[in-house]
Amino acid sequence: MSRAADRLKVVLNHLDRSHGAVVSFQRRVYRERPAYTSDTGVLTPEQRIAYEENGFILIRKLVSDQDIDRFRKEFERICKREVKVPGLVVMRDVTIAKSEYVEGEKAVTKLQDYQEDLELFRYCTLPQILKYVECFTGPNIMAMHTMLINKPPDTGKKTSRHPMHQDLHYFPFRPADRIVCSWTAMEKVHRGNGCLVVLPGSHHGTLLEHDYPEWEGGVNKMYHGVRNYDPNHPRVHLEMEKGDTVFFHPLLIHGSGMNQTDGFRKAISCHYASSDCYYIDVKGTTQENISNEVKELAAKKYGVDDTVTFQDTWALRGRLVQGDRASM
Ligand SMILES: CCCC(=O)SCCNC(=O)CCNC(=O)[C@H](O)C(C)(C)COP(=O)(O)OP(=O)(O)OC[C@H]1O[C@@H](n2cnc3c(N)ncnc32)[C@H](O)[C@@H]1OP(=O)(O)O
Ligand SMILES: Nc1ncnc2c1ncn2[C@@H]1O[C@H](COP(=O)(O)OP(=O)(O)OP(=O)(O)O)[C@@H](O)[C@H]1O
Ligand SMILES: O=C(O)CCC(=O)C(=O)O
Ligand SMILES: [Fe+2]
Ligand SMILES: [Mg+2]
Repeated sequence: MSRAADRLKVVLNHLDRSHGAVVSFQRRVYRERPAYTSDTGVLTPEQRIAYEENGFILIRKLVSDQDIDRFRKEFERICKREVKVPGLVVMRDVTIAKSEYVEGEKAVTKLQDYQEDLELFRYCTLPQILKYVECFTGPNIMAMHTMLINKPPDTGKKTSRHPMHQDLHYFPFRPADRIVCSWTAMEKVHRGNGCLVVLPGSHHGTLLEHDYPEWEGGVNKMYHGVRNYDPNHPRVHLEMEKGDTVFFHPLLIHGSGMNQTDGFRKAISCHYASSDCYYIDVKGTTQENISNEVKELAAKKYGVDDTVTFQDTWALRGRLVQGDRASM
C-alpha cells in the first residue's frame, strides 16, 4: 500500500473512533482530542483529511446565481433604507466614515447581524450549506454570527484590508471544533479585489493574542489582528467564483488584502455552532479586550447596562437552524 493510502487509513480510523462521541462531545472534549469532522456521508475521505490538515475546504458552485442575486437585491434595498432590519449593524469604512458623507451601498463596508432579515437569513438555512455544516457541528445547528461583506475600493489608506485573525477571538463559546464559518463569494473574488488569504494548518494552534494592527492609514472598528503575526508562514489566496463556498475552522488564521479594483467585492457568511456548545467566561483571557469593546457598543446601541454580558449578546443573536436548541 502507498504511504498516502496508509495515512488515509490511519486518519479514517481515528475519525471513526471519535465519531460516536461527536454528539456527546461535552463529556469527553477535554479527555480526548475530537476529530474535526464526522462522517455523515457528505465529505469524501479526501475532503475530511484536507480539512483535518488545512482547516478549510472549498466547495465550488454551492450557491446558485439566483440565490446570490436575491441576496444582492436585498443588500441594495437595505442600503437604500427601503427596509429597516432590527438589530442590523451597518458598518462604513473608517476612512469614508471619517471624511465625506456617502449615500447608499458605496458607503457600506459590512452588514452584520442580519438574522432578522428573512431574505438574507435564507442564506443560513440553505439545505446544501447545512448539509456541509453538519459535518463539522453535528446535527443541532445554531447560526451565531451573520455578515454580508461589501469590501470597498481602497481609498488609498489600505483600510480595506482585513488583518490576519482567528474568528474564535470574537466568540465566547466552545468547543472550537464544533464551530465553522461558511463564506460564499457573491462574485468572482481574486487577489486584485481582496480575496480571503489563509494560513493552512494554523487551526492546529491555539487562540492567539489579538489587537489593533499598527497601520498608518487607520483600522476599522473591531478589526483586531493576530499580534506578532509571522509574515513568513505559507499563505494561500482563495480565488473563488460566484457561488463558491469555503468552510473554515474558527482557529484558522485568515484575512483579506486590499481591494485594488473600483468594484465592491461582495461575500455573504455565517458562523455556525453546535447548539450543544457552551459559553465561557473570557475574563482574564486574551478575549477580554474584544469583549469590553462589544459590551461598550451594546451599551450605546441598546442603552443597556453592564448586566448584559458578552455571552448575552451572542445568545440574543443566535438562531436555531437545525435540530434542537440545547445549551446555546
Ligand atoms: C468573526 C467576526 C470578525 C468580525 O466581526 S471583525 C469586524 C467587527 N466589526 C464590527 O463588529 C462592526 C463594528 N462597527 C460598528 O459597530 C459600527 O459601524 C460603528 C463603528 C459603531 C459605527 O456605527 P455608527 O455609530 O452607526 O456610525 P457613525 O457614522 O454614527 O459613527 C460613529 C463614530 O464611529 C466612527 N466610525 C464609524 N465607522 C467606523 C469604523 N469603521 N471604524 C472606526 N470608527 C468608525 C465615526 O467616525 C464616529 O466617530 P466620532 O464619534 O465622529 O468620533
Ligand atoms: N502589516 C501587516 N500586519 C498584519 N497583517 C497584514 C499586514 N499587511 C498585510 N496584512 C494582511 O495580509 C493579508 C494580505 O495582505 P495584502 O493586502 O498585502 O494582500 P496580498 O494578497 O498580499 O496582495 P499583494 O501581493 O498585492 O500584496 C491581508 O489579510 C492583510 O490584511
Ligand atoms: O470577507 C472578508 O474580507 C473577511 C472577513 C472576515 O474574515 C471577518 O469578518 O471575520
Ligand atoms: Fe474572519
Ligand atoms: Mg501583500
